Amino acid sequence: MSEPAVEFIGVSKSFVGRDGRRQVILDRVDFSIPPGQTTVIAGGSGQGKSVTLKLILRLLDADAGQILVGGVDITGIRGGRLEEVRTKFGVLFQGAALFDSMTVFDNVALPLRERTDKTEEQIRQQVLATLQTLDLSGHEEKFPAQLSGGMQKRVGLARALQLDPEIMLFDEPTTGLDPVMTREIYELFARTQRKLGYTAIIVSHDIPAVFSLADQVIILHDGKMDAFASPDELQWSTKPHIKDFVRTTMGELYQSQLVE
Ligand SMILES: Nc1ncnc2c1ncn2[C@@H]1O[C@H](COP(=O)(O)OP(=O)(O)OP(=O)(O)O)[C@@H](O)[C@H]1O
Repeated sequence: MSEPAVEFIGVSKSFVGRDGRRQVILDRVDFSIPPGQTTVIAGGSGQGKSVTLKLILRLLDADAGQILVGGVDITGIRGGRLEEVRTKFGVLFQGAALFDSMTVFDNVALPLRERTDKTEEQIRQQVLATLQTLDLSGHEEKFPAQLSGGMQKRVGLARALQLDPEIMLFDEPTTGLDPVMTREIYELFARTQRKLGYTAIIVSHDIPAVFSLADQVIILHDGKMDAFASPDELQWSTKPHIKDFVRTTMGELYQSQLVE
């Protein structure tokens, strides 16, 4: 079996609040994210989903445990070795974080101009190919303000893909979009993931839209994680918090399957 893209072994993380009390966010959590698939991390507000992504990127340090990225324990590494591991990642967080004064083309080309020795012609070809994959051909010369919210997210993904990441991290990538647009964006993200083959890790509240593309689901609750091989498997859990989760968030998913 191929090596997990990301693995948590006994990972704990807590914060000390303003009142001086320690708040445990993750309590000896273990999970494994298979490569080349889409894993969705879900759970209620404040359960540590974004903290988990930040630990994977080492924007936060774990208090205990090991975090392996492609088999490398990243918990103790610094400097050049950390930078090297970070090159494996692409990120798309809530706002697409585009530069308003730059065209779509220049926004997407930015990582290539800053981080590679590619010629302008090579950059042009690569950027145009990615824009085509993300249904953005013909919009190269527009500015972000001239685009819909969904198009802005797609430009954000196009830029995040330029350095050929092995692992894409998404944190609420459809914030601000209506349900129809959200579903469309996730379908496009799924097609892009299948085409390029990266590992996708998505934190989202947009259930069931995001579950329709998940190979695996991780639910965070009270510092613990439950991993499920598929969204369907969730239905059969006997844990009360999972049953509640399914009842309150997933009805539409199963209803739509029944209709199909
Ligand atoms: N740097 C920090 N310092 C102190 N507390 C933090 C820090 N980062 C996160 N927290 C706390 O950790 C908890 C989990 O935060 P996190 O952002 O991971 O939640 P989440 O599951 O992503 O929630 P939401 O769905 O609401 O975004 C929250 O109570 C938050 O206040």
